[in-house]
Amino acid sequence: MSLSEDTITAPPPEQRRALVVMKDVSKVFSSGTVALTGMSLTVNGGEFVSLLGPSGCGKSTALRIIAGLGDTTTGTIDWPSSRINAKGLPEGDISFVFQEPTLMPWATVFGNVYLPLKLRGVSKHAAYDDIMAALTRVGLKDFVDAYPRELSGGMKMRVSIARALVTKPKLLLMDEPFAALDEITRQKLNDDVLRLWKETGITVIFVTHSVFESAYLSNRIVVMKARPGRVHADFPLITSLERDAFYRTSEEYRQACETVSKTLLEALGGEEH
Ligand SMILES: Nc1ncnc2c1ncn2[C@@H]1O[C@H](COP(=O)(O)OP(=O)(O)OP(=O)(O)O)[C@@H](O)[C@H]1O
Repeated sequence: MSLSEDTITAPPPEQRRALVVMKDVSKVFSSGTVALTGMSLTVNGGEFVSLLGPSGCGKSTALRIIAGLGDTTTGTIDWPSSRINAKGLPEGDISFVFQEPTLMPWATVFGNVYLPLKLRGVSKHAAYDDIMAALTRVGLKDFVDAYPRELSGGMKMRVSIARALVTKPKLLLMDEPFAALDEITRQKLNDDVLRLWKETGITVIFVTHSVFESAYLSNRIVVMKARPGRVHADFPLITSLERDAFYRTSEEYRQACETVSKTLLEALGGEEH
């Protein structure tokens, strides 16, 4: 790995504004579980951040708080680049992709991608171009009239990504989106997400259990520790190679995986598995 060269598109300065600022956040559920403690994280425009850590270390809880879907118990969360609504939450520039594609089985691909715009009161006619653009980005423009039951697992996930992109968010939150897919499909979708990230300049926070996936995708890795959930390490991952099939077999990728893996093992230190 080189710290000087970076062929992964470095975000231009105007994009590097803070999108999310978590300060000393803790989250204690009513059950008494301390899901997060003292978590501080600033994510800047254009970053691709992976949140990596053992089961139960609070990755999903952190992502929900970042999305404005969950309260903090103490500490603060702020979205300095967003328009904030009366509830104190960012208005419309954050999208979420979950592990399950959660498509409406009775609606076509078009209808599923239309949903977020429909909920905002946009007519089908006015939404048409944006829906087709989102479907084109994920390679599904020829499947607009298909129903979810006619699609493979990878295609369903692409629809879910198109649905997240159709509102043109600044920040895309992905919670283990490809964990249920086979390895080849997962690699293809990893490449799709990287391409999207490069083409659109969108900022991504990606939750994963996989060292290999995080080392392939991210330009910054946040490793979390469990019981209670907190940040163990936060470091840039800069490579001199384009992240593609060649990178997957390169010495540089092997080194990146080793670095991430070592850090994860440290985070697991003392835990029984
Ligand atoms: N709604 C809830 N009520 C009570 N406890 C919860 C709730 N949601 C999560 N927890 C607990 O908080 C801790 C952190 O959970 P979280 O799902 O954020 O971890 P995670 O790192 O995303 O786990 P995984 O990798 O298994 O998805 C866990 O102990 C979990 O059981």
